[in-house]
Amino acid sequence: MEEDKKIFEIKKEIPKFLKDNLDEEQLDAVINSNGNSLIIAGPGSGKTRVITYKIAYLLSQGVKPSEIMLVTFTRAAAKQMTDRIRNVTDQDLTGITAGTFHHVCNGILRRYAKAIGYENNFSILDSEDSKDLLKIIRNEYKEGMGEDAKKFPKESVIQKVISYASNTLKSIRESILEIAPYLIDYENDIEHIWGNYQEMKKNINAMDYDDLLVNTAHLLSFNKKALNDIASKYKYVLVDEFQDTNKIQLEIVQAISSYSKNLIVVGDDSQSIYSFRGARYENIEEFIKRDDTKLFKIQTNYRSTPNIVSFINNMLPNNSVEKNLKSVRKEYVKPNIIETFDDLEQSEAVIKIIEEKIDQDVDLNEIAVLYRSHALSMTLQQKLDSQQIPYRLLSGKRFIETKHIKDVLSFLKILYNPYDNISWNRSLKLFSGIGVKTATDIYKSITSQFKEGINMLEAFKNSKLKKFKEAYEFYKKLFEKDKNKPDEIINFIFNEFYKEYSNLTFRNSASRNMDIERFQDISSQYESLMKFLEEMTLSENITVKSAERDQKEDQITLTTVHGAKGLEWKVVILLSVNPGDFPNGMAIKEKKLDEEERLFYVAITRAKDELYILKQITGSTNPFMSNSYVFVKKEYDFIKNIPENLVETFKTSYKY
Ligand SMILES: Nc1ncnc2c1ncn2[C@@H]1O[C@H](COP(=O)(O)OP(=O)(O)OP(=O)(O)O)[C@@H](O)[C@H]1O
Repeated sequence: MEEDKKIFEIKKEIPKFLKDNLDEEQLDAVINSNGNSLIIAGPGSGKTRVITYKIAYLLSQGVKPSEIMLVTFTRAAAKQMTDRIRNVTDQDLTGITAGTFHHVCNGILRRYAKAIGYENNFSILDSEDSKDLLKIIRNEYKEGMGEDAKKFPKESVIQKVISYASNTLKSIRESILEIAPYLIDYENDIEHIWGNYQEMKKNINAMDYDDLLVNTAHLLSFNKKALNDIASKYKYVLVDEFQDTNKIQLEIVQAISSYSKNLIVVGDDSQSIYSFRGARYENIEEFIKRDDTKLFKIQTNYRSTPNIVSFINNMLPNNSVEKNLKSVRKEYVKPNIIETFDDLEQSEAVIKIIEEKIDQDVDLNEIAVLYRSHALSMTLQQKLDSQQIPYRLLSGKRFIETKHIKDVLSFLKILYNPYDNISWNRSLKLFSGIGVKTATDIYKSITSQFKEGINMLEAFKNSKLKKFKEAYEFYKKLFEKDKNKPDEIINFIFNEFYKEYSNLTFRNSASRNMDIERFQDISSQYESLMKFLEEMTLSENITVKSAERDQKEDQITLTTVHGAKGLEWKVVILLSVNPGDFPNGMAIKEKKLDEEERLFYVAITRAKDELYILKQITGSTNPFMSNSYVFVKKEYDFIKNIPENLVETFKTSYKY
């Protein structure tokens, strides 16, 4: 009763644009969230809408765009939300801070880099660059170890451990114990390598992705002026997808909202799926437990049919905040469970479903196949190829991680930060006759001269670079280019050198060359090299698609469940829900089922109209995990726990 009255009272004074567009729970969250507020948004309940209208409401109350910070999980989400706010309010949003944690932190560090021992033009190492740097350090470190060196952990594993430590603020020891206990004998070595890696990054004036977060948190904790400037600027800090934030991200937003005390976070605890990256499920739990937190729930599901919503309500993961979703749609069909004999039969069944949907005129873009790990989709991919059903893989390599784009980027990066040794090495090695050793010599000789104040041309002349005529002439001209015209620089790199290199090196050079031309096009929208490089290093693949992939428009989507986060399709087909496959074998072995349940929840909540869940009689392909046989109990089988009345169950032998 109390609650009803409260909502009614609010309604009387609320602007029409809110009343017209929000349901009661959404409205309550938009109007009454302030101070520490947590908005638990069930799947498909309009999280985006609530954030959009919350900001529109703040603006209507006189809050300026520059006083608002919105942190989202992807760059695309930030753009989508700001576009919608602009539509709703018709207001100029200049000055608003909206982006991912990495963007926001990058913005802060560009202003205060000096305070933490960096120059403002620091470069950002993407995860491949950071791995390359770790490789150099690791190889130097293990020199002279003799036989032991062979068993030394690879740079990619070292990278995982130190990244986990950075994001969780845990020690190397704790991190090893949590994610790679078999490395415990290397604790001291990894600690050393970490130290060297930190030092090296400072020397070359570069930060990796984790540094953007760690250095920001560090800056805000010790530099009173920076904290004062930043925290006094923002009246409201809003965080989307709060369930997937980690400890350091929480510290950052707490610091930034420490003056205004308005920290509004939105998320769904049941969809927290990134613990392997350090995301902390406990961030939500702890937020709820605070005395001053206001809790809101939005529970009307606008996405799925009532049949699917009943199923979703029944599959709420363990330890979730209580929720009861209501559907606003008409009854349709129940979710289907399809039992096939093996993987091959599963693929045949999936093809049949897809063909049936094509006959019913369902758009291919409205069909998605989801799975726990990529390997589970291999047989299906072959079948789709043979049936010529077009598909796209969501979680492929990012455009900017492809070799040709990285090559071109390496030239741009040294132009921006001449101390970036990873990019020097990469670009120099593209010229014939230059190998790792020569590239390292050239880098060392050139940069040591820079440090003494010798100018670029002299430094080039006094180094081994002079011996390689083509390279020497090329770099000389490159360094004369106008840094405010990234497109002209790319044009120069491509036409003077890379086109020929590409034609001689790649079988599919035509499509790669098209990528580079497109890359040049994109760069023409940026007024400086700095802005362009930042955007390229910090964006996800969504904004820039590769030419090859763009050609096919109408395709079904294949993706891991992680890649499906936040997306929706009319028809969702979930593969291999067998204990060992999904839930994943390691999770069963370590009895960490909670996150698997949340992943399953994410998967089933992507479906709008139809949901197909497949399992095989032959079960998981591999019951042996790390040399032990894993006894699969009923409680590990998601399907065995589904109430019969909520689904239709078929066996391929008589259905298909
Ligand atoms: N009040 C409303 N009235 C009508 N439609 C709504 C309302 N609120 C949200 N929707 C619609 O519901 C759909 C789902 O919303 P949205 O994509 O924001 O979900 P979400 O909460 O982000 O879901 P998830 O967390 O599962 O990805 C959208 O198509 C949105 O337009």
